[in-house]
Amino acid sequence: MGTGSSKDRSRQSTSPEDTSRVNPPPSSSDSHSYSSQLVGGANPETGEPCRQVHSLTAQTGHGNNTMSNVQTNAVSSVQKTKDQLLKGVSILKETLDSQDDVPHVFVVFGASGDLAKKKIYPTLWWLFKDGLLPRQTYFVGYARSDLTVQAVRDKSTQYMKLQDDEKDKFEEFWKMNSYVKGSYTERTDFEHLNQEINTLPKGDLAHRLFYLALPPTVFKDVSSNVRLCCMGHEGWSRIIVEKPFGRDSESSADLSQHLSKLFREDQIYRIDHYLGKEMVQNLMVLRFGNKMFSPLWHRDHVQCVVITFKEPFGTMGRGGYFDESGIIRDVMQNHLMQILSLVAMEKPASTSAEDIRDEKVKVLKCMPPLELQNVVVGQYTGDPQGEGDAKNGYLDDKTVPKGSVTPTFASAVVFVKTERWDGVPFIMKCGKALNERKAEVRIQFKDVPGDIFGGQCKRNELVIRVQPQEAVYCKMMVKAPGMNINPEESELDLSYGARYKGVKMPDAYERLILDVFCGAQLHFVRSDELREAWRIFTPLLHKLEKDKIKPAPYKYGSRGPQEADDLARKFGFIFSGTYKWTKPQL
Ligand SMILES: NC(=O)C1=CN([C@@H]2O[C@H](COP(=O)(O)OP(=O)(O)OC[C@H]3O[C@@H](n4cnc5c(N)ncnc54)[C@H](OP(=O)(O)O)[C@@H]3O)[C@@H](O)[C@H]2O)C=CC1
Ligand SMILES: O=C1O[C@H](COP(=O)(O)O)[C@@H](O)[C@H](O)[C@H]1O
Repeated sequence: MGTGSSKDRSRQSTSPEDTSRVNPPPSSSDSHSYSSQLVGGANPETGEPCRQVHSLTAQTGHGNNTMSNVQTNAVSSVQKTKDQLLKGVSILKETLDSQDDVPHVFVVFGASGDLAKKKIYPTLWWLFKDGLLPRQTYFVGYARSDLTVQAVRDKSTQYMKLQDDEKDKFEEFWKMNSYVKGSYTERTDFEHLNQEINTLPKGDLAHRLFYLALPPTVFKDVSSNVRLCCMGHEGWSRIIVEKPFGRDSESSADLSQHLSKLFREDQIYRIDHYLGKEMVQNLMVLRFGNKMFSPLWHRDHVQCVVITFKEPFGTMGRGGYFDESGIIRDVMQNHLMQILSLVAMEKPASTSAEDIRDEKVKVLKCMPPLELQNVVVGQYTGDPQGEGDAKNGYLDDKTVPKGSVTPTFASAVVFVKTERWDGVPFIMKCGKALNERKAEVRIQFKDVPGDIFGGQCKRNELVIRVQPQEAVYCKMMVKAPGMNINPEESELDLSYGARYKGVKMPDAYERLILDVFCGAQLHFVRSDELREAWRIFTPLLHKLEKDKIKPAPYKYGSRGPQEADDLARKFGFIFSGTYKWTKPQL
């Protein structure tokens, strides 16, 4: 079992100091040294400017692979792909190149689960086939189920967007995989996992990444067991934790404290996949790389900011799981708050992970806790006229507890009490079973003072559409073309699909998992961000639960409860209903 050696015994302590003995302190190939370089700034060694990868061309992205079937061409094609993807990201490239000879082991805990099959294995495959992972990267699935690599492969292949000419590469990928069955609680099972890792070529020397694609109930057991039994001897070890990071301030603090006893902060990657989305990452550049926005980004000009997440489907029979959290914990407290802090923060001193996260934390610190009077919660009902899933309301889902008051929709108004934002309502809105799929930031500007057009001018809006069809557009007034001087609503439209035709955007998980390989923590949640976010939401969540506040019903496929529109209106958002967008014919 390998537990008897002095080496193994030294791995049984649980203090962070010991962790750093097991994992030597970060070297030039570890975290801080290059995390700061990914969104700009200069490479300290070469002085070259560095940028984050922001686009993949159609030829290189998954779904559009043009790699030759001829084996020799395939090798150079992968190298070309890698070079293209990493163009302008010298630190990332150097880091990956410098790690190329060191084996890496990526362990997927919860390999039998939904997230693993839909997101993690497909992401690993895309990174692998694009040549972005270190050459010797092994993937180890771990779960309680009695599975094989073939079974994991069968479950996940449908999500991998495999192309006909990728079959050989696909076989290569699965050859790098293994599967270990084990519990999440028993130490002996983790010792067995460690043995399995050690039997991989140079496995005992490998850098190790542990992805917890698991329900929160087992986070603590698994992280403790990883720390006790599976840490790298020579290489570094990093742990990736999926949300939810707790249910409220107390449970989150408890989890944070637990993790901090086991791992250093630079070994912990709390993933919020919205931070990996192109348009969320774009907020930094839009805001701080353009002169024209900065003076307007202010309470003097902005009426309100609306941050929206909508999904057109309900819980699809998985309501039992959703009911544990509800939409506020599922989306608002994390994804929308992350977006809000990027929208509201001051310019950081640099693009380093710590400088940016410091500014995000400052925003959160300036936000008082949410008040019930500024919140609308809703729950969807079935639409008898709807098709399939739409016929069912949330409470019709058999996995949902009878009479549940868990919100599937929430709208909340928060304030950021800084000199820049004091008095400006930030309206967050999120829901399932709504009329469309959409995530966006909408900045609505104030009315033009001293109107000379007889009230015909509508407010300007700057919209950053995160998904689908990424876009930045500005709704504005222009003179209606012709023999008149009448104002008309129009737009400045930067639709990515048109402007970056054929350019493939990497998936959020691809960016984030690659960041973990590279030790870049910018796009991950720091523990103090988490603490502040929970401080803002905990009193509201407790009140909703204690008083069993009944959510307003809304019909499946609608825009949500009317009360949410009333709330937005009360805080100054005006929907004129007159704007019409004509899709450009390209
Ligand atoms: N580049 C591009 O692709 C561009 C696309 N467009 C498209 O044009 C269309 C219209 O643009 P858009 O900016 O959304 O303008 P709209 O005027 O249609 O909507 C503006 C906002 O009003 C809200 N709203 C909609 N109906 C009501 C209502 N009855 N009461 C209160 N609020 C309401 C919407 O919120 P909610 O989300 O809750 O419904 C949205 O936040 C969109 O489909 C957009 O995607 C426009 C410009 C460029
Ligand atoms: O974290 C979550 O996000 C998804 C939506 O992610 P997206 O990338 O498809 O927008 C949501 O469906 C899920 O409930 C939530 O837990």
